[in-house]
Amino acid sequence: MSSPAEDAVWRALDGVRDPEILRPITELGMVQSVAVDASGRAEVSILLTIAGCPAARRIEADVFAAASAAAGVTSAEVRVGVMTPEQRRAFTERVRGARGSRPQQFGPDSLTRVIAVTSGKGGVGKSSLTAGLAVALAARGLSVGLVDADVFGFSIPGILGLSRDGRTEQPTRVDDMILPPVAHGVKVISIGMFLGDADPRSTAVSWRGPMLHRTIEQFLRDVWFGELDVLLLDLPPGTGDIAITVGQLLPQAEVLVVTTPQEAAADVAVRSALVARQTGQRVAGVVENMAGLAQPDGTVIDVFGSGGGELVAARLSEDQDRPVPLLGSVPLSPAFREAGDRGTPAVLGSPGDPAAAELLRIAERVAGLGRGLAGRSLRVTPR
Ligand SMILES: Nc1ncnc2c1ncn2[C@@H]1O[C@H](COP(=O)(O)OP(=O)(O)OP(=O)(O)O)[C@@H](O)[C@H]1O
Repeated sequence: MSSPAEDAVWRALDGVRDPEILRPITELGMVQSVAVDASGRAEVSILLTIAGCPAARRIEADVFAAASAAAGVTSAEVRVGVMTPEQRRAFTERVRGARGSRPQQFGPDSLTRVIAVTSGKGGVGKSSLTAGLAVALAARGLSVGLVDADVFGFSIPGILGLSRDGRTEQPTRVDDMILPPVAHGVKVISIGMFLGDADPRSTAVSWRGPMLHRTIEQFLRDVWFGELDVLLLDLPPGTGDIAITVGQLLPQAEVLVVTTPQEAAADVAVRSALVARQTGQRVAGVVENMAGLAQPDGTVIDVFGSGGGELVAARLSEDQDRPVPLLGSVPLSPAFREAGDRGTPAVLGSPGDPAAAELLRIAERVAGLGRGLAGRSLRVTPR
């Protein structure tokens, strides 16, 4: 029989979520025991999946805070242990659902919207916009995952604060399950997280097509994202192997094309979208980035010209039943860049910045663009 104080501690622990799985640790079988003695001294034993798991300190601190604040508790101590292989197996089953086998994540029947972000050229701000969009959608209450498939320029961990001083946060591995780190509410996986101790700033990754294909396939199969509303993919620029891989593995993906206002960049942006279309994906919209830079006197300098976004949207709408919309035009903004460099996207840290504000509007439009549900089974739970 547990005492009222012990019941209060268990209830408090229901509020502690595993920072990677985003579910209560009590539900995941991570609390081994709770004892509160007559003087109100609580002792909580928790079990981690592996020794030295990156989330350990956070879980320990959250458990300590929750137990200390429970009614009837005067002091608290947290003991940390590691799961046995059997406990770990039970844990992975609980996380994946008791289906025994690995679920097919993001298959054609999945309700997750898959949005692949592509661009013709490099350096147009594709990764910055993808990261900002992911964070903005998560801030709207959606469950969001982000796959950084830009093998040549994996910049997502840096933009989301998961990479500092040449060290990138590593995913936790629990047997054959890879748990992605969570940044600003977004579950993130990046090729940059699999370089071991190598400093991603000075590590060149040279990949051949089949290896790229296998890596993306593994990301989609072994990385546990849970039930997502939206999965975003940051593709490398151009019309390469990964775009084709994504077309094969995720034919239901929608594509967003990022381009600059420069008309000369339009051809290559259109080509990257046409490759996606050839592999069965739908081009959902165009986003223009690096548009006019506002000056202190109110005038605007069009550093990269103007009209590129409109042009790409118009070209991609030719011969289509549904026109491809220009979803927005994000201005050049030094504060936007600085926020990305610091690891906190401007949509969170400075939402009033003109570039961040436009990206928040774009996120709202993207959230409203959801694909139709006709012909798919709905995960509806009756109340
Ligand atoms: N609207 C903007 N205003 C100011 N700077 C921006 C803006 N958008 C992106 N940048 C900056 O431009 C640089 C390139 O952006 P980013 O890495 O996102 O481009 P990319 O298209 O993903 O490049 P690549 O595909 O080559 O990796 C970054 O330093 C980023 O902070």
